Amino acid sequence: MGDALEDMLVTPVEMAAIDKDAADSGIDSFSLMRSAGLAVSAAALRLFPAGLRFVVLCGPGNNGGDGYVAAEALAESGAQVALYILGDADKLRGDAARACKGCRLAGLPVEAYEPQAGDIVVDALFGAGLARDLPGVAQTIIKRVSASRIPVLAVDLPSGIDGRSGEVRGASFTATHTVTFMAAKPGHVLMPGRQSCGTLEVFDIGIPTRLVAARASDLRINGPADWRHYSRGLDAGTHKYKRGHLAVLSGGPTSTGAARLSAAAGLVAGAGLVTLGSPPEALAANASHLTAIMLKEVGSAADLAEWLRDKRLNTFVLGPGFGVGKKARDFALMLCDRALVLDADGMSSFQQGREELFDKIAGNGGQVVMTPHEGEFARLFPEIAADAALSKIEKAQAAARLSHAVIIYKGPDTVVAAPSGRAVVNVNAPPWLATAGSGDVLAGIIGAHLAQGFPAFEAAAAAVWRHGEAGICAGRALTAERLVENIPPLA
Ligand SMILES: NC(=O)C1=CN([C@@H]2O[C@H](COP(=O)(O)OP(=O)(O)OC[C@H]3O[C@@H](n4cnc5c(N)ncnc54)[C@H](OP(=O)(O)O)[C@@H]3O)[C@@H](O)[C@H]2O)[C@H](O)CC1
Ligand SMILES: [K+]
Repeated sequence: MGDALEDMLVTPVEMAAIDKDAADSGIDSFSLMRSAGLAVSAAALRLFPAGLRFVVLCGPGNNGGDGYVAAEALAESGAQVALYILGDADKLRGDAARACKGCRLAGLPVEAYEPQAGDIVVDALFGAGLARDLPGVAQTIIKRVSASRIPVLAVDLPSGIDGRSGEVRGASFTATHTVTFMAAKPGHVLMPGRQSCGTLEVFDIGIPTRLVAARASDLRINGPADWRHYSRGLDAGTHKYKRGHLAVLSGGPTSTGAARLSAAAGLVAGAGLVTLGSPPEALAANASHLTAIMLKEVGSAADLAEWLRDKRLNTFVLGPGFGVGKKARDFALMLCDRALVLDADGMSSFQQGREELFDKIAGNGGQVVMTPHEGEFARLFPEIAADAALSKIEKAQAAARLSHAVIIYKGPDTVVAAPSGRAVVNVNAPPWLATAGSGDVLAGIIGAHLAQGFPAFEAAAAAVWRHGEAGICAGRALTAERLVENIPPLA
């Protein structure tokens, strides 16, 4: 993975350490605050040329400090500016106190602000240092501004959004635009924080990239840079067996469609061969719908054991429409030493007895990807799901550590996490992607990547991204079939 700042996610704790490293390396911390505040004033002038008055709301910490710099720069440019302060300006410390002294405007208490038509609010109340629920007075102002529908430009984060988790701490501004510094934070990409940010601008205030990269953990925004090197290794002319043989296991005669969707997606996404393993009673239903996808009778565990003698069968998808129960558990345990996508009913079958599955995954060193949405996650990892102290990223990481599998924790802010702690947050999925059969398509794309030799983490991350692109290409009136047709090329 590269060190590109645009894909990096840095937690507020890491950002504070980076700030300290920058100061220790001799960089003047006030110059960083000046750059931050000037970037905010430039964004305000650029984005709101018709604004009649900029109303800068400044809080008690360095986020407020950025606000004072921005207010002074806006006044210097000739704009109408009003300043409102939360708390006692005499109690400001360090750079924020210096920024306040350098601002020509006299501030009023924030509770005195009455929104007027033509105002643009610059929100510098709280940023990365928000440590608890907002004080009541801040919540009152936020509600007043939101009700007035006045545009908000947020400094670093919309006040009230927790930069670590994206959660709302009591109330939060909904910004038109957010200017953050050096790198995005998890709160900018996790819900509901993401939808409160408006457009996100990441501004380089001059901290050397190496200092940011040195503190940043293995957490990124999902994108081709994370897995492109594997897709580049694929040669379109490669023999079909070298592009892998994907096997998808079908449910009974009344629930065969889901597995066929996975199989179709697997073929479009690049698996060399795809075979649907079907119980005997569903063979006719499956046969009447398949052409390029092969069909094989696999009804019992003995049938599966026989099939597994073919070592070219390197990848399986188990779960879509398969049915919850002992058969799914038996099959999954037999498949843990191959590359396996355990989806839907495949996961739900382990609500009881998950330890045996997790031990088997750990013992076999197989490449297993599990794909829970919120409900499935709560069933399989109830203690992790219930831990209110964890962000969605931290929950996915904990589940991956516990299960030894790569976890795709699905949702509008899908997180992919590996047992090592490496994680990406996906941001390209359109809202209409949440449609019937969408998860079956995703499972097939992951399977195709595993069959082509991607490691499990890259297979999962690339699939989630491609699935999002397919959703964008297919457009709003989405069906799972149209999603399959719109899976874009990988490389
Ligand atoms: N490299 C950079 O990214 C730079 C960012 N800058 C800006 O600095 C802020 C972070 O500044 P910080 O002072 O750490 O944090 P905040 O300003 O967000 O808030 C801290 C103050 O707020 C108090 N606090 C926190 N939560 C609450 C709450 N719920 N209610 C009341 N008060 C709260 C906190 O008080 P404590 O008692 O907890 O200490 C602080 O007084 C970042 O967001 C950027 O905007 C720099 O300008 C340059 C480098
Ligand atoms: K803010």
